[in-house]
Amino acid sequence: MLGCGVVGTEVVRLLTQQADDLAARVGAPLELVGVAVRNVDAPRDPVVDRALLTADADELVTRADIVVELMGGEEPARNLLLRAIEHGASVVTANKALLAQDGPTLYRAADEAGVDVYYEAAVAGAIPIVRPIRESLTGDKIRRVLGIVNGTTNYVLDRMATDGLELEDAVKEAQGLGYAEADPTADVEGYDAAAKAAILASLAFHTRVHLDDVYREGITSVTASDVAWAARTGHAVKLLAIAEATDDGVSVRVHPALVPLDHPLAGVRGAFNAVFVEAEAAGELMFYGRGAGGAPTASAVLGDVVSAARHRVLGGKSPEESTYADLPLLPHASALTRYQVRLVVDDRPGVLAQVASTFAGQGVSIESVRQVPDGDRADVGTGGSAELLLTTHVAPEAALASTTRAARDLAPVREVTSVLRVEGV
Ligand SMILES: NC(=O)C1=CN([C@@H]2O[C@H](COP(=O)(O)OP(=O)(O)OC[C@H]3O[C@@H](n4cnc5c(N)ncnc54)[C@H](O)[C@@H]3O)[C@@H](O)[C@H]2O)C=CC1
Ligand SMILES: N[C@@H](CC=O)C(=O)O
Ligand code: NA
Repeated sequence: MLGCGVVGTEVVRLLTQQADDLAARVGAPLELVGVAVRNVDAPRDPVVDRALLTADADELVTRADIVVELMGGEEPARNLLLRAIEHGASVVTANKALLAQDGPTLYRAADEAGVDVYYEAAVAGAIPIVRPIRESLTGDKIRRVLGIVNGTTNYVLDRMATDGLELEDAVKEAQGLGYAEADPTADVEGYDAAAKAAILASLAFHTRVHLDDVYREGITSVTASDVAWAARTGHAVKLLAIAEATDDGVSVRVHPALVPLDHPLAGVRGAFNAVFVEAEAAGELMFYGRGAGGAPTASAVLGDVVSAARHRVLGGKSPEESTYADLPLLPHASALTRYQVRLVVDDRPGVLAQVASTFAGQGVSIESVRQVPDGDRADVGTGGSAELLLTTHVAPEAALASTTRAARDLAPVREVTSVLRVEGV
């Protein structure tokens, strides 16, 4: 095993506690031959036998049948996994950052060496989603994947909505609970969700999707007022990972969005994750569970270890990377979505018509407009201003973005308070 932090410690615990059951399931005992750590003398959970610790990861990967990487980060994880594969080991990793950057190098090396690469823990922690897409749904055609795949940001948004917490305070709590990445910016800015979206899209659409192909916005621009407003208009704010295949190609994006409260994703609370899959024959499927935390993630890691170990005993191999469809990747500007826009405007005749004609001028159709008499801003409703809440019909991102810019430039528009996409309608 490489790395022994939040997840690694729980993997060791489960390997030890469930040794007999695991041996029965594999058909041979699983023996932990070593754990590579940065500092063998650092104080750690007594579950890890001191004699197994080594600082020499390069050497350790040459003497195992299965190498489990739980260090995170691109290097040295990448080189250690390649070295393990070269020495004939199967590999199990939870490292979505590495897979979204350079997964294909690992997959190719593993195919050449005839060994397994498993990574169930890399997407949505404990939730079985990689195996279902890679194996169970491989006879179907997936059209869309819509997911809450980052536990930290879901926890943060939930704490903001239910307890009025500030973003920074909620992030600290998520770190303390073992949900956040080593650098929580990866969670908050959407990089972690984007990596998972790239992995899901690659699997779902049999097309190679790199982290750089994913449009990404994090949750730092979401305000307490956005969250409160969402609730008033019957929505929850969620950081969504969306991967869609249309006739033109594949669109993959991560951004905060308003989700109607009657959509199953709106009810996903705390650090829980959920992935909603729409497939041609199967219809709608939802995978729900703990997407972060030591023990839940260790459950997914152990499932992969058992699969790889069974192959050692009985023969067989994990599925190879499937990229035969090679669909074009669409620019974000062409993605279709709806916006909910809040504006503070001069409260006088003709202003609403002016705003509406700006939207019409950009080809964006307005679904509803509400004037908000009880806005939460002390200045609104006084001094001749009013707050408007506009919801658009579906339009391409490019048109929605240019409409919002044009509205901002209108003389009677004092402020565009918030622009949020609406998904899951
Ligand atoms: N914590 C979570 O909820 C989840 C984590 N993951 C992934 O699992 C992996 C591990 O995550 P955590 O356990 O949370 O991180 P962590 O930061 O708690 O543990 C990583 C451990 O690896 C060690 N390490 C890092 N570089 C090393 C090196 N060069 N040599 C030896 N040891 C090294 C660190 O000292 C640390 O103890 C990451 O890839 C993460 O993205 C995936 C799903 C959920
Ligand atoms: N930091 C991640 C951990 C799991 O991948 C998250 O918050 O979901
Ligand atoms: Na998973």
